[in-house]
Amino acid sequence: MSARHIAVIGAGAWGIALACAQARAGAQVSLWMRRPIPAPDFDRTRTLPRLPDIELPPLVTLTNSFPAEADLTLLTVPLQSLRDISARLPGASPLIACCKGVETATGALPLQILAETQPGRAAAMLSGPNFAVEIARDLPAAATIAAPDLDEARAYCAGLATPSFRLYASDDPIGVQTGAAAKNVIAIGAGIAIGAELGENARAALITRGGVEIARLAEAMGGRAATIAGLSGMGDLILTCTGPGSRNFSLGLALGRGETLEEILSRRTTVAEGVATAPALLALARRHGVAMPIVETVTRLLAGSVDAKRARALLLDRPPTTE
Ligand SMILES: NC(=O)C1=CN([C@@H]2O[C@H](COP(=O)(O)OP(=O)(O)OC[C@H]3O[C@@H](n4cnc5c(N)ncnc54)[C@H](O)[C@@H]3O)[C@@H](O)[C@H]2O)C=CC1
Ligand SMILES: O=C(CO)COP(=O)(O)O
Repeated sequence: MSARHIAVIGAGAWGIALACAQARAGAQVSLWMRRPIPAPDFDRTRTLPRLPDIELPPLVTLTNSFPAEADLTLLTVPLQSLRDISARLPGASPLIACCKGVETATGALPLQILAETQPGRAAAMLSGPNFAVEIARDLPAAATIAAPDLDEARAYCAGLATPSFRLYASDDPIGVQTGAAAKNVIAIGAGIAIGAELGENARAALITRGGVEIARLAEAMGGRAATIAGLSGMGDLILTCTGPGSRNFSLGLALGRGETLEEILSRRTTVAEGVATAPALLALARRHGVAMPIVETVTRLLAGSVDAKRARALLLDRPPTTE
């Protein structure tokens, strides 16, 4: 499959980055933004506020109307607005969810939201260790595209891979979506540990045991533990828990240093998906009878019902178990 017209829905950091990557690879890109198009500034600079140092290639066109004709449509809006946006999308092109999280109102993962809002329309999930700014700068990276059918996933990979962006096909959408959503919650925990000066050993333990929790949930929901060892699980956990550029990690870092969530959120304009996802993920885990002690502790920290000192005790005082 050779997709030549790509619609990208959402002109945040991730939408800009994917639009740049596709346009550089020769695709005609329609980048939808909900805010008014910032002409004439944009015509002069070809830059957008979310990635102000990135010049968009000539093949990227901005639009305030949802593109009806495209070979593929990439959804790069925050997860909590995916339902609203998806329900309004025209056309029949396959939808590729690129947002990471669990819907707070329903506990739904991205592809469930797409199935409910666009019944019968083909859909897949793209996720991996991908900081937007690096993809926008054409640095090398890899990610996974998961669809219910492996050949379908392979076709999307062929349509979206670029010389710098290597894509792996998977037929485990549950595993890929679970890893994508949960890594942000664990990253907040890792940030808290570093902010509270609990040390690098604590961070490594959180990454590893966080991966175990995520794998348990993925399996309980019909996914595969092996997927959580891959790019959209452990790969993204490592990136997000160690990269200072992560918004989820840096939010945790500020919490661990003693700031309140309200203070941190009041000076941010970008989305840290783990904040909304944490309680929804915990509810999902409980519904499936899966213990996620790290996710539970992060959720309590975000709710302000425990502090970092108590959180440390909650995790360390648990009964001994096997690995
Ligand atoms: N930034 C990154 O490095 C990566 C982000 N992602 C995922 O992509 C998704 C979007 O993240 P970013 O682009 O980084 O966020 P961002 O905070 O840079 O931008 C979000 C965009 O969505 C728009 N938006 C906000 N609320 C909306 C609503 N109710 N309806 C329609 N549009 C709305 C904003 O105007 C903005 O253009 C998230 O799920 C994130 O986890 C995935 C991989 C990398
Ligand atoms: O998903 C991401 C990297 O893969 C981006 O992480 P943050 O949302 O924490 O910045």
